[in-house]
Amino acid sequence: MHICVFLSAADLGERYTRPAREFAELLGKGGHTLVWGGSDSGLMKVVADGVRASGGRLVGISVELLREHAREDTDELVITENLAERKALLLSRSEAIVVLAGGLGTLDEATEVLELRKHGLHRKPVVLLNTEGFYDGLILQLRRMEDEGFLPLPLTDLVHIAADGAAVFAHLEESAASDHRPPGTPGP
Ligand SMILES: CC(C)=CCNc1ncnc2c1ncn2[C@@H]1O[C@H](COP(=O)(O)O)[C@@H](O)[C@H]1O
Repeated sequence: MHICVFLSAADLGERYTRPAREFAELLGKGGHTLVWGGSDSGLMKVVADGVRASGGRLVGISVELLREHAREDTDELVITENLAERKALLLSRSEAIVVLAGGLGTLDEATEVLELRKHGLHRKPVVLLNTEGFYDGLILQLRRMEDEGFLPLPLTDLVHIAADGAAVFAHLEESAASDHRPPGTPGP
């Protein structure tokens, strides 16, 4: 599976790098392909290193203004003209999206894929990996939106929240299985 990962470009401590490494190892060992921003910095590098070391493939979708920071050992590197084109390509080249701990860039990417999903413009699973409760505040806000009528569909139809890497892959496998079931077949 091609899995798009949004995550921090910053250098972070062990509490964030350890779960990111665990996630990367599961991705690589599962024979998946990492589709990500293509840079060799912060958590983006931690995950790309981990995927590479455990046998996964790397597809980097970078952008002209960050060309000099692009990783050199990717299996495929695409350089887009601008950030909007990059976001569109990150989504179109992937079958699932996973959001790890990140800052404004990650939040921008995550809200865009959720907004597109809300409008039915894609049906790819979106998983929020809530490492160390990092997204507790965002989840609280999303639940308030749901409870007070701001969302046109249940929050669970929009995003799946996972506590660790194993829970991310369990959800992705379940989603892939239900996608292949003929219409009308009861779910697991
Ligand atoms: C100076 C330097 C090493 C720049 C590298 N910087 C970046 N390289 C590639 N993608 C990025 C970069 N900064 C933000 N992004 C995009 O935004 C997210 C990270 O932003 P943030 O750190 O969460 O806010 C990533 O998922 C990535 O797709």
